[in-house]
Amino acid sequence: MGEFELIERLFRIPAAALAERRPGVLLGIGDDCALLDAGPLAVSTDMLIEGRHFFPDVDPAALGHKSLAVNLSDLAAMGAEPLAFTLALALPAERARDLAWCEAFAGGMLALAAGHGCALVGGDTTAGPLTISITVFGRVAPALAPRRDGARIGDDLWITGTIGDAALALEQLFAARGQGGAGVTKADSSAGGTDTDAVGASPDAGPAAIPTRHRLERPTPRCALGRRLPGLATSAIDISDGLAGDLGHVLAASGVDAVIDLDRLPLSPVLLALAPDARWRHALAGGDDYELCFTAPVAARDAVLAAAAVAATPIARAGSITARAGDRPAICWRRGDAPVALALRGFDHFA
Ligand SMILES: Nc1ncnc2c1ncn2[C@@H]1O[C@H](COP(=O)(O)OP(=O)(O)O)[C@@H](O)[C@H]1O
Ligand SMILES: Cc1ncc(C[n+]2csc(CCOP(=O)(O)OP(=O)(O)O)c2C)c(N)n1
Ligand SMILES: [Mg+2]
Repeated sequence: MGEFELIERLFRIPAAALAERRPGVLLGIGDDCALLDAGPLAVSTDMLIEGRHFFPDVDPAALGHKSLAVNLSDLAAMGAEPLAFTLALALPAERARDLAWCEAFAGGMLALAAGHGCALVGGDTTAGPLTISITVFGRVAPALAPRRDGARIGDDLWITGTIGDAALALEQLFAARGQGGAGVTKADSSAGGTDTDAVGASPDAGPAAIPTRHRLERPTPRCALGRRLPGLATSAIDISDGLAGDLGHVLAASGVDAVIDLDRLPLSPVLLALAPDARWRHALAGGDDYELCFTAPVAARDAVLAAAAVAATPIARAGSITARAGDRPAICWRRGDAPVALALRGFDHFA
């Protein structure tokens, strides 16, 4: 199949129905540009590279899903409702010849797109090392969008879903493949950090036995709650690099610090069964969570809980915003009233 037949079969035909009925999309795939008519837009790009963001043998439908999910997660963190996206795809020639792989990839992506009313309206396809770059467009009232610089002293700090599951799965996948996960879950923990995992799959049980694998490969973008955050949250960010790093961006932009009670972090039973060092390392410095971390005034507590209930999104109140103590943003980790010394860094591609 040639380039144009591939685009037609994988993307234009399956995406046409949604693009045609999506208000705000005037023209989708097929011309030099798509045409949108949608007022103020939230725009974000995220790219996934083989070997860096996913294993070469990952399930193609899951890969299609995740590529869009990580982008929808940014819209959710900005309080935006998904509208449309473009897809820039570099595909090795042998993958392009594997029609079953291509159709599963496109199918996984377009199924998530349909579920969120986010129309594929254009892109670019070239031969090259497997690379997926997506730009999403969403609608939001700019004055109410929860930005990174809006956290205020005294605000509650909320986290959706559970964190750390994806990092645990990644470590176990590396182990099952006989590869070290060095550099994957970056931690410089004064509490340790060299421990092995107490539960979950043993390295020889194989990848199929990894209990939190779906959390790594098929993250749930928190769009249902995200679009309810304008007017409610004072700041928000999605957790892609680990809570310690991503919350740090909010604290830096807002000029504040935070205190977090480790025992109030939303953790799955698999994480809770780990030894504390491994638990905190995965939950706080692992990444790939694609959960939301947002702040809101104490007076909005009931409204936040109501919004989460309507959105059917689990949330936990794990801490609060405090005044900036030093010259750099700091997170004070506690268990109840006892401070816990953790030195954790978020994921950094070049560190
Ligand atoms: N190559 C680039 N050119 C311009 N802006 C960029 C580039 N890479 C990242 N950014 C911007 O830097 C900010 C932080 O990026 P990033 O950490 O990737 O955010 P996120 O975790 O939300 O994807 C964002 O505003 C993003 O748009
Ligand atoms: C094969 C493989 N190795 C490592 C990881 C871990 N990993 C790669 S990128 C990343 C952080 C998120 O990606 P990034 O490109 O920083 O996204 P952004 O913060 O821009 O949304 C993590 C945790 C992975 N998911 N798969
Ligand atoms: Mg990014």
